Amino acid sequence: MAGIFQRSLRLQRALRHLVPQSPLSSTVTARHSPLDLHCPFLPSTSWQFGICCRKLHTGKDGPKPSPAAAPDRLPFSRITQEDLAFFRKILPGRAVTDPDLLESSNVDWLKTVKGSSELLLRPQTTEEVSQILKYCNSRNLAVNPQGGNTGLVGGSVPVYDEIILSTGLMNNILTFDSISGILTCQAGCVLETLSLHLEERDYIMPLDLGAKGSCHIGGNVATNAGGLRLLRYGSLHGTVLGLEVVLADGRVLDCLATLRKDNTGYDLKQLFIGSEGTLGVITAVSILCPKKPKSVNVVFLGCETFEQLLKTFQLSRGMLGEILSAFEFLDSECMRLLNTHLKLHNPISDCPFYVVIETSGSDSTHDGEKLHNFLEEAMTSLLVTDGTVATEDSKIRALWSMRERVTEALTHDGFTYKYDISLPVERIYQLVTDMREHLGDRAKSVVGYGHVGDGNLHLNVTSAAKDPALLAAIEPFVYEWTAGCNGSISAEHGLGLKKRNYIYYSKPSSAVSLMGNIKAMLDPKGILNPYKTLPDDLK
Ligand SMILES: O=C(O)CC[C@@H](O)C(=O)O
Ligand SMILES: [Zn+2]
Repeated sequence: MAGIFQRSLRLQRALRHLVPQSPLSSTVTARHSPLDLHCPFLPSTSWQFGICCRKLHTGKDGPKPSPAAAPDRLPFSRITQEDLAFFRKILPGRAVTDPDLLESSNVDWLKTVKGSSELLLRPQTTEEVSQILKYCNSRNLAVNPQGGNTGLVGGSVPVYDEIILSTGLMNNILTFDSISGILTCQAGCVLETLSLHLEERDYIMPLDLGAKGSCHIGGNVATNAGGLRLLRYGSLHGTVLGLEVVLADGRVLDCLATLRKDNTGYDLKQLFIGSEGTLGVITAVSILCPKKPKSVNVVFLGCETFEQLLKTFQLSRGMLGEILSAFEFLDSECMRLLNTHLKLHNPISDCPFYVVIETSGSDSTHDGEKLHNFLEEAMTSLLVTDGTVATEDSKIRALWSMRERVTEALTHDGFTYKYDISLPVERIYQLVTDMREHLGDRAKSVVGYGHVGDGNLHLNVTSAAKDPALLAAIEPFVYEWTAGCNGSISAEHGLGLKKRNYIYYSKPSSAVSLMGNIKAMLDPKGILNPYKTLPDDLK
């Protein structure tokens, strides 16, 4: 208790100096990984039942999901010299065949999936994308649309020799309406570039994520990326107002509306948000952006138990209300990895759990008072045991990096098995505890972090090297556990190549088969991002 008191003195001191007045800052975190290449596909696992203490699930009501394994190559055409001549003609200097240049586009950011594409196409306009797809469709050539290649489920790279269609040169900001805050841009704009553009105009992007320095807005939309601000600004299904999409046969679907309201029939753009490049190639996006907050504060708190952390969340919702813009957590294992691998130091004393809370408002005095009252209440109710407050840019950035760089720290810890789970918020850490107990000393680390405000847990398990026995112990345990709570096996990263066959844990077979019908209607030859999102039994 004395320790708690001493530690909370730091927080009390911080509260006295709470001078809320700091512009929102952004951190450049270009992703890079030193890991060696690993075999693209996870090995077959045997089914292990009976360890989970909850009701066993083998998928909602569909077939028993098959373990993640290499899909068979589908009978697409191989690229011929004539094909190359066509692409070189329509994209002078932008049809890349040099293997050295293709290397980084063939491998995913985690370096766990590696394709063998021999052609990278770099269109600049929607018309060029349309010509490419029309041709590929007629020739039965498979295409892998690619944005910033920061995905975590193997969705953004070819599995075999699919042609890579990069949106990297489609990076023009088209319009920005400073009255309504609606931005329209090409799909290849880097998220951080858009954020900086908007900040100069007193607005911000409604989404923010660790990969902002390299991810593309088109990829964000195609994967329905969630990120750190979803709690406040909602998902892309709400903020994206319009999309321009090129369909598999080259037809351009112009749904690039900039209207807040439009009830003229089906809202077709929603189909492409989260479709992971399997239904069409997104070429332009219009998105509703919030006003830049005038006052931003970030606090970093320590909690002794996850229950106290949840109560802190509840308290923050009540006391901070509309100014709460993020409520994120990491556990002490994450802190250990941040310290060991990235030499980032814990800004407070050691605790089992850490919370990053951000407030964004329009009045620094009002926000400061609210935050002060909230923190005082959290301390006197003994919900938090230590903490620090940041009001200046550099400290705000430093505190955020404790949360944003966990993924990077994990890449230095060995081979990482990654899970991105949606659960009722009160259950999210139980899965980490149960996984630790279940795996015993078989794993190197089992860490939990994520978006408490969205009920989204990032559960990561590391081992010194790729370990099929460990994988067999993790899966299907993790999926059964999740299905037992009616959770989702992919909260925000998508299904890509790695999770596609586990879809039945989170969707009934009727829904999966309807997805198959939609795919067949929009891409009858299945040329767009084959091997991704849809389970193998639909192919
Ligand atoms: O690496 C992960 O598992 C999570 C990445 C990202 O979604 C995050 O929230 O930091
Ligand atoms: Zn996340």
